[in-house]
Amino acid sequence: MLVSLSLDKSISKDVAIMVDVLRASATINVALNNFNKVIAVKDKDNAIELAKKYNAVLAGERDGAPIPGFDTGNSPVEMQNFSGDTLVLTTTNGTRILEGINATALVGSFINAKSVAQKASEIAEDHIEIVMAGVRGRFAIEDFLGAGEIISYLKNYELDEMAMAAYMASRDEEMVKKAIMNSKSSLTLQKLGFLEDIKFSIKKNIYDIIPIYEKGIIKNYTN
Ligand SMILES: O=C(O)[C@H](CS(=O)(=O)O)OP(=O)(O)O
Ligand SMILES: [Mg+2]
Repeated sequence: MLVSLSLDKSISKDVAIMVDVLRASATINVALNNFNKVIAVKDKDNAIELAKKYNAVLAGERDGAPIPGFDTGNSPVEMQNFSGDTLVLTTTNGTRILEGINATALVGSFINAKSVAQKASEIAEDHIEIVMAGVRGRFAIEDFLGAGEIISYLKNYELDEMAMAAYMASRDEEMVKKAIMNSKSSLTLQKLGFLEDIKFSIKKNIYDIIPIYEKGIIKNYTN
């Protein structure tokens, strides 16, 4: 089994795990705890239309700030206050990356690293790709380190060099925390008042939810 690491664009036709540590992966995990499904949308106007059509809660952000007129932004902490049948979610990076995945697409982060890695191991034939969301196509260290945490549960497989690097970089907990707290994404979010989201998003294995994305809909994986 090959484990590879990509940025923004997915190449796998087998299993891909989208990693967007700050904050879409965490928000999606929390949402699937409170909603039956999440409709992930790249486009803001499309999100508004779908929320009306499905009488859904409408959540989204651009560059970290909640979209005016939406019910809520992309805060995993605030998402705990919402529940229902369907959530429509549009974010700057994570929901966009999912649309570009042609493999079986799972969503992972620190908060569900062990569960998502185990499920990927179960269902993949020969290739598990971890796709870092990054920020608008640029490398984001939090997604690299979150990928490394997931890879730590896949380390007995054949790791490509990027995957090996992420695994190695993610081993020192104090360094990981410091690097993420001082990352560009984190400093932006802290300025917007979302420090609690960052602390929440880097907690390890607090969820055993396995979000699976198929044709725009994210649900909790059931066998
Ligand atoms: O909402 C977030 O935390 C980020 C905002 S930014 O574009 O990285 O500044 O979006 P996400 O899609 O969760 O990476
Ligand atoms: Mg992000």
